Amino acid sequence: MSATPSTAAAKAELLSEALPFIQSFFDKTIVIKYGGNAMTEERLKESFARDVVLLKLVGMNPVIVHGGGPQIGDMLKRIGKQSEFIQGMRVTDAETMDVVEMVLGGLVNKSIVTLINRHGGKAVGLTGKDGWMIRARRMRLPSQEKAGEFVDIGQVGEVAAIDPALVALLDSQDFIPVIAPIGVGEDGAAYNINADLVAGKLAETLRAEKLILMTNTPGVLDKQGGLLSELDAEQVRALIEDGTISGGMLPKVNCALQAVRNGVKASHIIDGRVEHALLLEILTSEGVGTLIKRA
Ligand SMILES: Nc1ncnc2c1ncn2[C@@H]1O[C@H](COP(=O)(O)OP(=O)(O)O)[C@@H](O)[C@H]1O
Ligand SMILES: CC(=O)N[C@@H](CCC(=O)OP(=O)(O)O)C(=O)O
Repeated sequence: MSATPSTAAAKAELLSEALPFIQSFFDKTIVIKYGGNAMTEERLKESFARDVVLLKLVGMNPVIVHGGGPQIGDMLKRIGKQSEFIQGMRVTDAETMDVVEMVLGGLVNKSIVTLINRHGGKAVGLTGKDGWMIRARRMRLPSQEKAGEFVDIGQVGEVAAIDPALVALLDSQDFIPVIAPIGVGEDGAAYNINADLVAGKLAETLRAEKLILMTNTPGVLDKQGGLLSELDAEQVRALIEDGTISGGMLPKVNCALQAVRNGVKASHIIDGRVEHALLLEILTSEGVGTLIKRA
């Protein structure tokens, strides 16, 4: 069915509104963290893939870091294994690490690659092991019960260093990098790294224009469930202290803050359950979700 003249004009107007955003983000890197909780519905996955392909075609360099926490949880359940989270991090023994590597580096990574490619993009799936891209060291998680002590959470890593060469090479050849958050230790061992941490560090290393964390809430919410559309470091600290920000939101706000402190222009936590959330954030003045500011 063809559009009536008035709806066609409205569509043209909308497309034209995107021009200044396309101009200002042309040739800029945008690191997008696609959370496991945001990749549940088929319709939303399709809209995500279309958005990424469109951003690439209009001259931006989207770099995808994906999660897959719920998908790892499902697989662990299928093999009858319990999983525990401490301060938003999955306790990872050797068997869990194998499952993490299979699910993130295999199933989840390849399904995102296929989705983007089906919409006309050229996605390449990687883990941090490829080309020694993400060097990891064992995370030392400070105990919240006993000051000065650390909790052992197994093969969980934090980012020691990222080599941007592989991503730069792919960008330059019009490929879209899709990265699973698995790091490699000096001895070649795999480390399970929270995807938010990888996305934040990657955005810093690539001097990205934007870090966008897509999740399953409208953004950071206050105690009453209202959306907080802008937060600075001081406000984030207070919300963590009074328990408003907890669990999976902790690594998100922390890495978003660190990214803007270390040169990324803006960090956003947005709702991946909204269709075309990426286009709304990047190509319109409608800013969705929570903007994390440096000060
Ligand atoms: N203040 C808060 N605002 C919004 N979500 C919060 C807050 N504190 C904790 N959360 C939790 O953080 C979750 C998002 O983190 P997570 O489940 O790890 O998502 P993802 O898979 O996208 O990384 C939300 O679904 C919510 O349960
Ligand atoms: C150490 C740690 O917790 N790693 C995460 C890695 C996946 C992830 O971060 O997935 P989401 O972004 O979907 O939460 C995990 O095992 O679930």
